[in-house]
Amino acid sequence: MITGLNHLASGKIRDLYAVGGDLLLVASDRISAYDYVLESEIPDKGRILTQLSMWWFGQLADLVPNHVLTADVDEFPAELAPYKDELRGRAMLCRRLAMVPVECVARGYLTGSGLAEYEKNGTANGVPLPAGLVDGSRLDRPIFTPAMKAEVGAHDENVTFEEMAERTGDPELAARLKDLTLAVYSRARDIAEGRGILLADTKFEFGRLPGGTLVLADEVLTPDSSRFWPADQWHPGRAQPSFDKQYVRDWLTSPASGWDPRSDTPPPALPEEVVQATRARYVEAYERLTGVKFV
Ligand SMILES: N#Cc1c(N)ncnc1-c1cnn(CCN2CCOCC2)c1
Repeated sequence: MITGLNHLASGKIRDLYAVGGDLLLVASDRISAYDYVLESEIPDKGRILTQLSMWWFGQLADLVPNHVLTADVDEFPAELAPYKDELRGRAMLCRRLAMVPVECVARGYLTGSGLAEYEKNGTANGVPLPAGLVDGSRLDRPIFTPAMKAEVGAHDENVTFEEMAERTGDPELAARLKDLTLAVYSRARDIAEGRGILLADTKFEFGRLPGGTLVLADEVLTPDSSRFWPADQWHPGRAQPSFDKQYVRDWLTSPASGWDPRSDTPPPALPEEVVQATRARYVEAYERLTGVKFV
């Protein structure tokens, strides 16, 4: 948290501030695992994921406008000058939007909460799926599985498209969100797959400008808002290794940590080698996707 700025809200990893009539979205180096925010930070994680978001916004600009005014600290308002060094590379100055209260999730592969519903009902958010799918199955076509936003710390509520249309009270908006979410996900999935990363699923947030234009908000297509899987280790029928968090998960569930995920105790601090290996994975994801060296 940056004292001295007008703090509006915080998620597990990022903080939101009001700056004049705009917003400042700041990504920390925090990392979460097993629903805990770990006491260990990953150096540069906030900068890497912010720069990745900015790259994706550029890749998607022909499909959908976004909320970012600038991520260049030298273009930030003068009131932020005292925080330049702290903000450099990890902050986006954004237009303030009327946010749509829906987590717009696209899934290209079946896992997580989508798999759980499928194993019970053969559906995902009420949509029937083919029989015989397993954990990690690639879906013939990406599916839109919206969730109504929950309070910080609670899990979002998966809803059917029809429920979402009803609860937003705007069926046309619901249809537009579905189309945009699937188009953006499909573009990103194809780009990532060409670089050896499977984008299993992702969550978008949208908002509207005063004139009503629908705009892509928040961060996009980072390992925090998406499941990134290394393509060369994809084996449907088991849990897929996470591109970025597998070192953390493996250590936390190993005897070396002395921690039990089933306990109510928070995880211990990570060994330096796990911190550095995890940082390296974030750098690798950034460099493989963007083709740009992280500096
Ligand atoms: N982005 C954006 C945005 C915007 N451009 N205009 C108005 N509101 C928001 C907004 C408000 N909350 N959230 C959820 C993500 N936050 C991340 C940081 O932590 C808190 C939650 C997005």
